[in-house]
Amino acid sequence: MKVDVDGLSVRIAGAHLVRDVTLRAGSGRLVGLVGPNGSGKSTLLRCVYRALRPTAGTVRLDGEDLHAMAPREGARRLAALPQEVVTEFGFTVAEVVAMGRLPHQRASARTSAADRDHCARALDRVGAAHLAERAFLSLSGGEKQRVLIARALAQEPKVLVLDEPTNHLDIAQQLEVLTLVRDRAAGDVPGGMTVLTALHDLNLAAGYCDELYVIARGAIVASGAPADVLTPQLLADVFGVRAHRVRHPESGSVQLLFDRLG
Ligand SMILES: Nc1ncnc2c1ncn2[C@@H]1O[C@H](COP(=O)(O)OP(=O)(O)OP(=O)(O)O)[C@@H](O)[C@H]1O
Repeated sequence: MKVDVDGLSVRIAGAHLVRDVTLRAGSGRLVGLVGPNGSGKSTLLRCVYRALRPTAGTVRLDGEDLHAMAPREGARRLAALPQEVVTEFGFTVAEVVAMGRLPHQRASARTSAADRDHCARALDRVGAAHLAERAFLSLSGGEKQRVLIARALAQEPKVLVLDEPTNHLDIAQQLEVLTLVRDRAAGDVPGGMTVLTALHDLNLAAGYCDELYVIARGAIVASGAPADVLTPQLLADVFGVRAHRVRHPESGSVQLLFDRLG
């Protein structure tokens, strides 16, 4: 499913947090959003997963205006992992993941065996099957993050929006989660899944994303293949660091070594 963001702007209390953003994520692509702290990544993503209504502009999924869709209809197509989730008080892990099935159930329906199967597989995919009966709030930060990814996968979305999915994860889990997301985008589920993700780690962004959008002070300042976008000049201008580019000896992807500027 294709995601088209056009002319999207957000103004809150006179501050222009997102400025006229246009962004395309083709079907089955893994698209990264990178930018310094406070540059507008979360605000932009919140508009895409409908936690925030933009002041101007549209978000379309295969041409259909997402903000005009009924909530349940939107939730069947798009799942999100926000940066902060605080509402799962008092639920077990299995119950939190089962929430991902709600958009697929009729209002009066109970969780079916097929739903439970989806949830079990999603938990298994993130290596968290053993946590199913634990209280969500008793989990470590990394365990919580994996469970919330499982909930998003259980939703069987065509579009997945992730805000810093590697937060709280150790390095092995970071690679695991991004590999899982990339495999899904590449189509190990029927029709594939389009992924839009904010990432702070530029080396993960370079290694995993098909395309990158760079945001600074609310506006997109560069986009394209990671190797074309992550130039020393851009990294100095936008992130204020001196960057040396090297090639990963196995994958050939661009990787960066950083120093302070000046
Ligand atoms: N509701 C709000 N009212 C006023 N300012 C806001 C509001 N929400 C966000 N901002 C401001 O908008 C700017 C962009 O915030 P946003 O969270 O989108 O940045 P970000 O790129 O995701 O940052 P980080 O990398 O630190 O998570 C920040 O300066 C933030 O303080």
